Amino acid sequence: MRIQTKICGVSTSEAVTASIGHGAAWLGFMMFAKSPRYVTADQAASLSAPMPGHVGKVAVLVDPDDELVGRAIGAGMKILQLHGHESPERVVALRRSTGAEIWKVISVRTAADLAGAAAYRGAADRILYDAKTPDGAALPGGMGLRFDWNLLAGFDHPLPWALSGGLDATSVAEAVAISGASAVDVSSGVESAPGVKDVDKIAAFLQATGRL
Ligand SMILES: O=C(O)c1ccccc1N[C@@H]1O[C@H](COP(=O)(O)O)[C@@H](O)[C@H]1O
Repeated sequence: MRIQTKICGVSTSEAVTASIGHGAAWLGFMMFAKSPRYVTADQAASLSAPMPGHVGKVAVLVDPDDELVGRAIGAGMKILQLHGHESPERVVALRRSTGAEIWKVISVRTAADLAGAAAYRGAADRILYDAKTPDGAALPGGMGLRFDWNLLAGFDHPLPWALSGGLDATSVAEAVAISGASAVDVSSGVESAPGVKDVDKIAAFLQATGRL
């Protein structure tokens, strides 16, 4: 079974086209203004408009207010990736009010962090495990940081899940083998500089997941 892959933080039509052409299952549009990958709702709408229906449109949001969620939905996003401190109650409310699929990010540094996932059973549609960024970091993700993939091996996952955090074309096979992931997400590992997607790296990453 092909590993499903999300290419996150796309902000050019070249990156969108390369990701789709090489088999991405989802594309992520960064709607967090502090991110170097930030796109406005209008940009997300125009970049995602030509996407075929089988490729999921994901808005990446960090503790969004209702107005921003409304702009993401208005831009055609079908999945909301919540990368902040959104509570299970907030996730339930957003799922109900938008009808969107919800991915809740669990930031992981130690085994104890995984326990937080269970609270989202029945609330979110998917858990995305990402590396916890350092205290005081400018971003809660997208910094190319890894966590110990062994923590996920044998874990009793409460929901379908995906792995992210510091993946790239050379590490993803080992990450999948150790963690057991069937879906992965990458952002900085397919860039030449923060926020600058590299179409050759996108191709290499998707070829690597395509071989698994
Ligand atoms: O990419 C960002 O700038 C970002 C900002 C705020 C929240 C999440 C962000 N990115 C997400 O982080 C993970 C891992 O990224 P990386 O591969 O380690 O660079 C991924 O899910 C991105 O969507």
